[in-house]
Amino acid sequence: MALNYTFSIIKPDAFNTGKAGKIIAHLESQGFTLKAARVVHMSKKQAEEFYAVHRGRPFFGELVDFMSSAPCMPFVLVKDNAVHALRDAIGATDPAEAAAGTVRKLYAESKGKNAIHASDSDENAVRESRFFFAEADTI
Ligand SMILES: Nc1ncnc2c1ncn2[C@@H]1O[C@H](COP(=O)(O)OP(=O)(O)OP(=O)(O)O)[C@@H](O)[C@H]1O
Repeated sequence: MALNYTFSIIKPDAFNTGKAGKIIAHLESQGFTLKAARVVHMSKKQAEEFYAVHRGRPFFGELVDFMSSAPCMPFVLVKDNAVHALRDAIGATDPAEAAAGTVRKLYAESKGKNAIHASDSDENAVRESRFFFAEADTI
């Protein structure tokens, strides 16, 4: 059975322009429930570790610099089939290609500064939640 929670981050571009509340409200209106949340200014080392899967890709340095440039907001959301539901709700990586009504279409600036991260599998949702939260915060 699919995991009933997933992990997300409101990225620095959206957090620092006051969009966190709007994004959370948007997701709550689609049936997601907030389970855990914090505000974190990641070090470069933490961002490299979090995004280790992308090491070696051409945008890795830019991504790590951006994610460690200012505070962001990691959070855990609950919903049936949560990982799939949130990937649908955030839209394509590039906001220019994101469907109408998705978080990235509404709030993202560019492919790099794209407002939100969402885990792409149940396995990664567990790993990424544990990166920022204790197990007890997610059950
Ligand atoms: N060409 C690019 N230029 C700049 N940044 C990029 C580029 N491609 C990807 N990124 C950044 O790296 C992140 C991870 O890339 P990935 O291809 O996994 O996209 P995603 O699965 O839509 O995003 P995320 O993993 O953050 O939810 C993207 O969200 C984006 O911020």
